[in-house]
Amino acid sequence: MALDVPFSRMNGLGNEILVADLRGRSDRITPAAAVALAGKAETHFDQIMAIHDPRTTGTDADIVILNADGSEAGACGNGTRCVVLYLGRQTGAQEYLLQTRRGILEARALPGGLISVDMGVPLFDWQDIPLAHAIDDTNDAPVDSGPEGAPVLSRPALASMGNPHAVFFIDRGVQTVDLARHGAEVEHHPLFPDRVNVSIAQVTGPTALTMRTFERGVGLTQACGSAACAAAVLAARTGRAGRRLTVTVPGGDLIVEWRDDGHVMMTGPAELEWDGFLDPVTGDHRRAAQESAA
Ligand SMILES: N[C@H](CCC[C@H](N)C(=O)O)C(=O)O
Repeated sequence: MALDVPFSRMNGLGNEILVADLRGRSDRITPAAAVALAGKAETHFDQIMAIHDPRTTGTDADIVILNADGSEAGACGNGTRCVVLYLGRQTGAQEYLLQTRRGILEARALPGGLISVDMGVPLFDWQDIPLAHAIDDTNDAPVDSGPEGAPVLSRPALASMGNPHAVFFIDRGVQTVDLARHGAEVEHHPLFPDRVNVSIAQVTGPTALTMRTFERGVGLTQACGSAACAAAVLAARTGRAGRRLTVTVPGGDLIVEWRDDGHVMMTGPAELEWDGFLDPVTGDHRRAAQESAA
């Protein structure tokens, strides 16, 4: 097998992304290759964004998203901004239509370097998140983590951004809660047949929220764009904040706006680290001879 798939190591607010370019070929990155790449220090990643030839006329590319454990994700906000940066280096274009499992997303490079993605319309029905069964109120789900009778995290609000999210709103302790432990527990709670991305969030003002995320299929990450969207939308939906928020995650800030037409716009940076080539079957890789400047 050959190391013939070009890829770029990028990040979106520290969310570690490999953008792999499989256009013009019919194969895919195997789950085994993803796990192998995730296991090496140099290519350790949270998500691979695999770019394939467009499936729909008028779109620029079809994107397959893989988590570090080789599972597939329906949405990745930070990775989508990285795809725009990747394509923009080649085409110079500012606007893209990218097809994902979640649907066709409109993304745009803004003057000044930030990238904005239309993350679509959030879903709140239990079947859409999805949940194993109906519950009374997806804003107040019967899910706890921690000691019986004195849970550390209790009753999250739920949404799908094309992938499932549970957001625990807490008054303090975003930086101190043991999210590695509680996130792993909630990720596998029986209410979530497809598992769930787990966030803790504190609303710090009518236009500001600070949060951390334990990602399904990955673990703790520096940033999770779709979780930031879910938290912002759920903060507005539960009357905790307005519809345009600065969302602070460990890696930095995202701007999230839940527009009146229901679409969620997410704006933030994307950064190039270096370029290379990978084998989509084994996950072997090498860096390109000429290291790119970020
Ligand atoms: N980091 C991504 C989300 C990945 C979600 C993934 N862990 C899943 O749903 O399985 C983001 O920026 O939106």
